[in-house]
Amino acid sequence: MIGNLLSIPTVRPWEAYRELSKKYGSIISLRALGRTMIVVDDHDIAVELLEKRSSIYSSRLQSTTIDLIGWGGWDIAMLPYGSWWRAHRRVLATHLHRDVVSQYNDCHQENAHELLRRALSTPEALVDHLRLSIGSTLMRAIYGLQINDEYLRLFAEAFSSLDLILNGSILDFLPFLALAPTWLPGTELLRRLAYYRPIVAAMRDVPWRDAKAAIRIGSAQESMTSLSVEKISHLQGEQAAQQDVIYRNALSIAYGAMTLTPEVQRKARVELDAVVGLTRLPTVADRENLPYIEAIIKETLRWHNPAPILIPHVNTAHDNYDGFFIPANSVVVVNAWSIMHDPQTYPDPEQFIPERFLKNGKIDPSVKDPQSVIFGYGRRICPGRHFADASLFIYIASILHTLDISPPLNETGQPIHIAYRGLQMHNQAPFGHCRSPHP
Ligand code: HEM
Repeated sequence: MIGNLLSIPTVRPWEAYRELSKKYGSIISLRALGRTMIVVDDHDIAVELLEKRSSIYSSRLQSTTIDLIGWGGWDIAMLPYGSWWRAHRRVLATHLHRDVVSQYNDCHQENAHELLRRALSTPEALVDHLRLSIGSTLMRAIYGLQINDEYLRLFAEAFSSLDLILNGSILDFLPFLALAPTWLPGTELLRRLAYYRPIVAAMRDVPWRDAKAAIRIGSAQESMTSLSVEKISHLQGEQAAQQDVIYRNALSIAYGAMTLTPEVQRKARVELDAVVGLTRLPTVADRENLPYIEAIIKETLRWHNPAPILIPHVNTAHDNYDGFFIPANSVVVVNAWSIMHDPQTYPDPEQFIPERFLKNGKIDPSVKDPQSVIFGYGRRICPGRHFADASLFIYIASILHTLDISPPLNETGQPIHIAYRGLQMHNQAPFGHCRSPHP
């Protein structure tokens, strides 16, 4: 009954899956408690299954934990494939389409500049400043609202609850336990899920409600919400109510979190000083003349990709691949971390080397672009990828153009050596000193 359960790793699973893949092949299956998990460690196989056969590989795992914690039934990333998911996806496709995301460039820029000011005054809180600036951009673009502590707390707490889902829960194997009263000894997990439920609901409802109130009194800035509310105003009764729910759900999930690890490079500064100069800050228009910055973005996403194991897909029909039978309802996970650290494609994969993406001073198209892997595949590919890409550019370029980031100093004023320990489950970017190299 327990099958391969003991081989299914819970700590840094991407490394353990890679060991299994090295031993057994680029596509392997594990079976536990009646469920099959397929682990894919190869970009071409991921494309073959999740893109070319996307009509059957586009669903998601349904789980008791997800339902108990309050993410089930409305969070687009977890909805099963079907018309309800499609309705949510359409909303995001409209607002996050490649051609429309450029309208948020000013917003990215303003918040990146604010970040520089904060980083100079309190460099030790760089990671908090990054969260605040990115949160501020998303809050403004999505809801037309100013970020505040309450929204930051709601989103941070709600998203931290995802750890309980990602780390797997015994409830998914023994769902009848969910019926146990929470005062019983040993039901700590149930209590934690119950704690998060109202927070997750508030994260979804409160900014949407506040944004609609601001629109009603005419004090709202244009945002994805104001455009959505305008559309809903042309609908009637049941249809209007349903669309209101879909827009509310989809937009709250669009407030995703992004991770970036600022790596300051002297060469980046040289390029930025040459192209942008010392009298202004970089803008999106400079991007095509900054191949080194482009390479840093690719290397950052490759080296420290935010989703080392992509969100699992579930196939809705039996399938065969290369002589292997893949039963319906298998959980298909792509080990993006392993693909991004394959020494054949990226020699010295643990090293941060932007130059690997460059040839004769230009981006080398023959090197696999991390963006074709880390945002996922097929019909469930990340709808926020163009938005994320634009903000990564402006943050990375602005930081590298203006700040020197160096290790913190010890009591005797010597730099503390920071060792890279590989990708962690709960990773925190190392930070130290920020100072402006330009007066
Ligand atoms: C560097 C930043 C980001 C990375 C690396 C990333 C990565 C991913 C990945 C791997 C998936 C799963 C794809 C699949 O199932 O094949 C995903 C889904 C998703 N992402 Fe992102 N994402 C990022 C930023 C964003 C942003 C900024 C937004 C919104 C503005 C967003 C919204 C979503 C949504 C809604 C889904 C679920 C799509 C669905 O299930 O249909 N993401 N993302």
